[in-house]
Amino acid sequence: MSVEVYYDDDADLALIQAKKVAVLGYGSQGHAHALSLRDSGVEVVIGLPEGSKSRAKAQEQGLRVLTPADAAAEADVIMVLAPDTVQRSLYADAIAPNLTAGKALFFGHGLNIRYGLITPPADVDVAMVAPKGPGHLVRRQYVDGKGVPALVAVEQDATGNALALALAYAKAIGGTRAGVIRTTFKEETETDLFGEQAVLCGGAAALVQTGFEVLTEAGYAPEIAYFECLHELKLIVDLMYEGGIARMRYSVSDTAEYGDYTRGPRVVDARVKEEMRKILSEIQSGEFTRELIAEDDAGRPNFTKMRAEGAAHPIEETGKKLRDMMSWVDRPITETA
Ligand SMILES: NC(=O)C1=CN([C@@H]2O[C@H](COP(=O)(O)OP(=O)(O)OC[C@H]3O[C@@H](n4cnc5c(N)ncnc54)[C@H](OP(=O)(O)O)[C@@H]3O)[C@@H](O)[C@H]2O)C=CC1
Ligand SMILES: CC[C@](O)(C(C)=O)C(=O)O
Ligand SMILES: [Mg+2]
Ligand SMILES: [Mg+2]
Repeated sequence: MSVEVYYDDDADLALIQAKKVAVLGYGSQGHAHALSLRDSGVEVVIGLPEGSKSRAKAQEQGLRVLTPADAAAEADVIMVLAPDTVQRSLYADAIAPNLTAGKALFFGHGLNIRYGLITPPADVDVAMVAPKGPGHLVRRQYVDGKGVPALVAVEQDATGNALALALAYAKAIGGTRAGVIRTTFKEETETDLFGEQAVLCGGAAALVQTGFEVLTEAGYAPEIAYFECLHELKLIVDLMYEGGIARMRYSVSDTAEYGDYTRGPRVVDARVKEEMRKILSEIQSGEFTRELIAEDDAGRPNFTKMRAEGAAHPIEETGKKLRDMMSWVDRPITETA
């Protein structure tokens, strides 16, 4: 099955420039969308609770900040970029009372719609513009004249203009420079959760930490284990990113390539693939989302513990020391104005 990919010429920026956009949340995605929308000539207002620590950042960058309810009331397009676990209450308290007919409700990820945590009224557009990359890089690439690919989806098309508006929004944040694919809230949500759990975040972090542990437990220097299992991974993935797995295999030695074919499938074996299928089925059934919401409702006891354990892993201390000697590597994450 082939998909249609939209580029700059397929999107009309004027459609989003004619609207006032409220960006609710000013974190990784929120700051990137808001600043790039503004730089693309769109009127933007930020919605943040009174006590939010993000308020000062948004104001320093010259953005107007209101409460989420006031921002939603003013806006034609309301983009929800608060944490997924917060969106239900944000919707009930601040958005729903201000979501009048003909407005557009946008998301950067489909979780709350896909699992029925939010049910908007039928007379508004409901769409998604989901960049396929971390927000800080979405902004960095936009500023550099590049773009991060994005997905768009339309859940409700009350005005008949929802797709065109979503594409215009995607253009304003640089998405159509790289390519935008139309999907559904279901497909975006399930593939995004699977990707971050099994491959991009969960899978990659576990692979790196386990490789580091095997080498250091066998008595090798942690610094060498760090370079081998984490630092060099970026350089190897850069080659995959630029030219596919084939280009990486072209650039590495024949010895590495032979080891890749013969040993790689022993690490990621049939058991791992079966576990990946199980992870996917927990996503599809809603089990993962129920667990996530229950954990958040309970005050995140396990999340907090796991975050602290991850930060205390020996690879972090070794890495910090080594990165301090490479000024070009330790590039701080900033909200690029
Ligand atoms: N991180 C990423 O790169 C990606 C994220 N997404 C999606 O984007 C959305 C936002 O995620 P992300 O950018 O990571 O979130 P972050 O955790 O980075 O930022 C959340 C922001 O929302 C604010 N916030 C918290 N509560 C409220 C509230 N009640 N009303 C308004 N704002 C609030 C926070 O303010 P405070 O400073 O007070 O905490 C913060 O500014 C999610 O749906 C996520 O799945 C999609 C693609 C990639
Ligand atoms: C890979 C994690 C992600 O899905 C993303 C940056 O795209 C997220 O939810 O942050
Ligand atoms: Mg993602
Ligand atoms: Mg995600």
